[in-house]
Parts: sequence; C-alpha cells; structure tokens
Amino acid sequence: MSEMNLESYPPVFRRQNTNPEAQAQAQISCLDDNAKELNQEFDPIPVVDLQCLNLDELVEACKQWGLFRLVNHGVPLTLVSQLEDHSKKLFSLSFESKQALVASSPVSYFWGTPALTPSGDSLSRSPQNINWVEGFNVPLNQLSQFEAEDPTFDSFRLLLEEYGRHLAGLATTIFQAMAKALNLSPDQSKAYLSESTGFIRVYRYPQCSMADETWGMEAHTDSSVLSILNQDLGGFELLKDDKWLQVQLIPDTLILNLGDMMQAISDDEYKSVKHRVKPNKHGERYSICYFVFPAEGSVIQSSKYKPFTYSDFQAQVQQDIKTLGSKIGLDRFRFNQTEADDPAS
Ligand SMILES: O=C(O)CCC(=O)C(=O)O
Ligand SMILES: [Fe+2]
Repeated sequence: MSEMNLESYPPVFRRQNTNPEAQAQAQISCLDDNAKELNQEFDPIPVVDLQCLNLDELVEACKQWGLFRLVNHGVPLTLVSQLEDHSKKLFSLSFESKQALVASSPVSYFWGTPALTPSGDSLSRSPQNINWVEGFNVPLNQLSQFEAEDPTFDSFRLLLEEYGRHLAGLATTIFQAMAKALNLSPDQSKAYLSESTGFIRVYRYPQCSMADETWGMEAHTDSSVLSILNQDLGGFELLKDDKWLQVQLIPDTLILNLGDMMQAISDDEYKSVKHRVKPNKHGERYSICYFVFPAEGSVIQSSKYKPFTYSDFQAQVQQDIKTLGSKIGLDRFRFNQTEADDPAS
C-alpha cells in the first residue's frame, strides 16, 4: 500500500485506514486486481482522431457508445502534466488548508459527493452514501477576475485558464461536426454549446481499503452537452449493452462522453452514457474533467422532450437530489407517448 497523507484527506475518508485487517485484505486483493488488469488487454472504446476527423465514425460512436477516446487532440502534454502536478500539490495540503485556500475565490472545494449547487456548495448527502472523492470546482469564466495570494494556487489558476481554452476549442470542433451530422441550423448550434459555460472539476479519489463496497463516483449520466476527461489511473467504467466496461488508461489520450443535453439535442439518437468510478485500494486516483453546456436561457427543442433550458433541467436535478436522493434526469422532461406523436396536443 502506498504512503498516505491522512491529514490531507477529509475526515470521512480517514476511518478506513486505521483498520489493519482491511489493510491486509487490500494487500491480498491487490494481487488479484493486478492479474485482472493484465488479462484485459483489449480496449474496445471507439477512437476519434482529431487530425483526421471521420464524421461517420464519430456519429457511430455517439449512437452506439455515447463515449469515445480522443487521439491527436492537440492539447500540449506539458500543460497537462503541469496541471496534474499542481493538482497533486494542492490536494496534498491539509484538509483545513484546502478549505482556507479557496475562500473568497470562485473555486470551491468539495468532498463526499459530486452533486453541487450552482454556486459550488455540496448538496447534502447521507453518510452511508458517501462518494470517495474530493474536488475543486472551477467556473472558467470567473478565473481571470481574481488573483490568488498563494503562488501554487495562482499558477494553478493560470494553467486551468489555458487548459480551459484548449478544451473549449476541442469541444467546439467536435460539437460542430455533430451539429453538421444532425443538420442543426447555425443558430441552434451556437445556442446549444456555449464556451462561456465551461467549467473544470479536478478530482482526487482517495485511496480506499473498502473499495469493493464504496464508489469513487456512483453511476450517473452527466448533465452537460459534452464532457472531456483526463484520468491518471484506470477506474472509469461505462455501461454498454447492460454491461459495465472498464475504460483503460492510455497515456496522452482523452475520453469524451456525451451528456444529457446532447442526447436531447439529438432527439435521443446520441446517447448520454451512464458511467461510474471505482475507488482504488492501492493508491490515489486523479482526474481532470471539462464540462460544457448550452448558452444561458437557450431553449432545447426536441421531438422527444418538452422545451426546456439547461437552467430548468438543473433546477429539477437539484430538487430530485434533495427530495429523492438521486437525479432522475431527462425522463422528467420526456413527452409521454401520445404527446410525442402530437406535441401540440
Ligand atoms: O473522474 C472521473 O473519471 C469521472 C468524473 C465524472 O464522471 C464526473 O465528474 O461527472
Ligand atoms: Fe460523469
């Protein structure tokens, strides 16, 4: 088991590690897991090459998978590794320092749940249902308006801004190809993906000796139009034909997944893919996720759903999480069968 810096963990993640039996068990299953990983050589995830984008392959991946791997994505590797280094440094600070660090900044620090309010506070969560994750939530359009006193945090901010610009460009390129395939009008395609809505989540999944009974992040679909993930360790799984599949770690590639807004925009032709993250028994996992949404106030017109804005959707998700404990998502907005036949009725 690797060295852990328990002080840096939010207190809810510290309890596991005091149990020597669990630690011994984790050592044993470490061997099992390694054997399993060796067996899974084949990575079935479709690949989209940004240097020669093939529209048919892209559409097929959107319909069949709702997720694909991006290669030749053009994001400078030095930028990615600098951002990873800074993230690790910040997460290694004590729990209290991380809380203090983000105070009076647009960045928020959260743990135990990925479900946040629009201002970045955690939505309440029952202690039995903790997700083994902590993160920084970063609204990109607010980054340039503040300067952090802490030098590491300030260079983190500058790296995020730069990374955000690259990812916004990437998302726009891919979305425009999708818009072309879906015959969206220029106005629609402008309204349905707005770079100004982009935000980044930087996550650390603490080491977890109870990884068989806990989720790093429980199964969900993203509410975004598109999400683009950089992971430093395996653990991301997606649901495909009712089976969970691991997405392997392949260096210098990114994983793009479609969110609920994209599914609605495409009239359900493209899939908002269900996914989850397994925690790791032997080490910490870090990931950086970029999310992008429709322009503020733009109404999504779809033959399958009642017209709604992303704000309507978000408000409904928040309410469902508060009252039911989980997100219902697109089904809340779906026409029922008779309405769908004649939306005017
Ligand atoms: O950290 C990951 O690998 C995935 C995170 C994720 O699914 C999310 O933030 O919605
Ligand atoms: Fe997600």
